[in-house]
Amino acid sequence: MAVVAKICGLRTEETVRAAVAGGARYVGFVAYPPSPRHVAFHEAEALAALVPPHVLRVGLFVDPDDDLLGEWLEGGALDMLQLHGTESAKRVARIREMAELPVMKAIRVATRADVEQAVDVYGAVADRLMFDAAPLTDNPQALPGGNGVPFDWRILEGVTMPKPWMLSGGLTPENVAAAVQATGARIVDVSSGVESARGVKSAERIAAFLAATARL
Ligand SMILES: O=C(O)c1ccccc1NCC(=O)[C@H](O)[C@H](O)COP(=O)(O)O
Repeated sequence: MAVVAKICGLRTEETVRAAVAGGARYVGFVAYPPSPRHVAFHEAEALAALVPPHVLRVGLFVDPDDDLLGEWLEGGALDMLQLHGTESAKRVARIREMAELPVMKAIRVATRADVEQAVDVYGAVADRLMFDAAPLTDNPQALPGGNGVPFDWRILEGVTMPKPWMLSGGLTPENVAAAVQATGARIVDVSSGVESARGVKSAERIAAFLAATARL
């Protein structure tokens, strides 16, 4: 089975087009105002309109309230939600019901126990899981995700996943092959690793990441 990719944190037409042209199967728009990758929902709608139906448009939220979700869901520009905060299993289930869209719960992991606990807690309520690195506590600039930091991929070894899952955290065109080999991931997610500066996506890096993924 081929390895497919999600390019997250897109903010410009040029980089959305690069992701689609390079073969991305998912594109992500960040609905989290403190992020340098944040887009307003009307900007996301305009970018989402450039995306063909075989590419899923993912809205990334961090502990969203119902008003924010309602605003983003109204236009029908999203195909999937990514919850990247501290949402409880109950909240994930509630959002899924309200949105009537598949929900992917992002889980920040540092140890094998984090992975197992997350699978227990979210395996039944989320449609997909995403494993990302826990933010470094000594970095004042750290966001809840999108920090370009990998975790020890060996902690995923041999875990039985109840749902489709994505590998994320610090992936780059240079390390994605090693990450896939270590984890067996079939879906990989990248943000920082395809940027020329924090929050600034590079069409060239996007193309390089997708080319590296296509070779796997
Ligand atoms: O990208 C952000 O700014 C962001 C803010 C708050 C929560 C999550 C965020 N991003 C998550 C992602 O972009 C990815 O899904 C993933 O975690 C990969 O990030 P990276 O390590 O930068 O490749």
